[in-house]
Amino acid sequence: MIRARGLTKTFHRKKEAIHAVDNVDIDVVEGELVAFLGPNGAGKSTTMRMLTSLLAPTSGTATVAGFDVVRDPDKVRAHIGYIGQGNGGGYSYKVRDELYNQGRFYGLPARRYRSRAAELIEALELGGLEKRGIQSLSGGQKRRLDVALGLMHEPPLLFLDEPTTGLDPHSRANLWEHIQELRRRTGMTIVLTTHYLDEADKMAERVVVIDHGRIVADASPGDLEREYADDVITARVASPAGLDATESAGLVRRALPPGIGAVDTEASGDVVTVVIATTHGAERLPAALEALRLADLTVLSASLTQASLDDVFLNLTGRRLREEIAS
Ligand SMILES: Nc1ncnc2c1ncn2[C@@H]1O[C@H](COP(=O)(O)OP(=O)(O)OP(=O)(O)O)[C@@H](O)[C@H]1O
Repeated sequence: MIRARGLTKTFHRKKEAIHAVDNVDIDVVEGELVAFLGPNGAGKSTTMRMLTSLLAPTSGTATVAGFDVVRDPDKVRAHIGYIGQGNGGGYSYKVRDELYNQGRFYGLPARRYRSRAAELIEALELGGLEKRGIQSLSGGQKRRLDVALGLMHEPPLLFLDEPTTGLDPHSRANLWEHIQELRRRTGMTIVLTTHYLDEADKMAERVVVIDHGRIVADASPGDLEREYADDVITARVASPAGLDATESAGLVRRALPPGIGAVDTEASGDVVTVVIATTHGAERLPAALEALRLADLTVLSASLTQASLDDVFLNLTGRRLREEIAS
């Protein structure tokens, strides 16, 4: 569905060159759901805009749905749906009219665009809103209409640029249910950008981590977490022998069975942390707690922090994605 090689975009603002996308290679096969994850300004939208033929690459090549984005932009556009960051609907139009307009725009005959609009109104739960002006819809309803507009011509490949940004958690979950359902029914390929870590983690089969215009990792969320992040067991303990932190950590380290995969054990005050180089921390938790007991420490409370894509991003870039987004 997508094959990009050396895709590069450099913007020039005043005398400054902005390397928005820098030598990116991407392959997406039919039926995949791929998320581009990265902080603001990482180059996600620019990559997507080149793949959708909206922006000419400075260098490099890309074929999308079998067509070259530079030589055959019309064919690319006929085979993709693109839902950009802003709401696409004309604000003064009514919901159904806007869907019809989109159908006309793609050259569908009247009978086809009417039935397609009816299908999408049902699939995206827009029933009852057909005659409403777009400006009166809620954020979640507008976003569902955007998805419907992007799907009017039944494209096999859908691009979604931050589909859920600005939506409340309920509307986000609702939109995702609809996208997943459409995907189950049609086998559509989906490429999306997001900076919601939980969304990429739960929804995407593949996460392409982008930073400073470059791909820094490309794998399933589980594989990324296994390779680039650790689970951490944290326990608050009481030590009857009144041992100091260094001694406690040493005793725990010696008591941990080798198979537990602990890469670091530290104690500070009454807290012991055991870093496990795996995403199987939950299964290793009982053995870790047993090691604390053997070290003559009484466990008062214990918790497990599982590896996340935020840890993956930290280990790959030295920065936390959450903080990048907040700033
Ligand atoms: N038309 C433009 N002219 C100049 N610079 C641009 C233009 N479009 C994007 N940029 C710059 O290119 C870089 C990448 O921007 P891009 O929008 O692709 O990032 P992003 O990862 O999609 O960010 P966000 O999550 O905020 O949408 C940024 O530094 C941005 O300021």
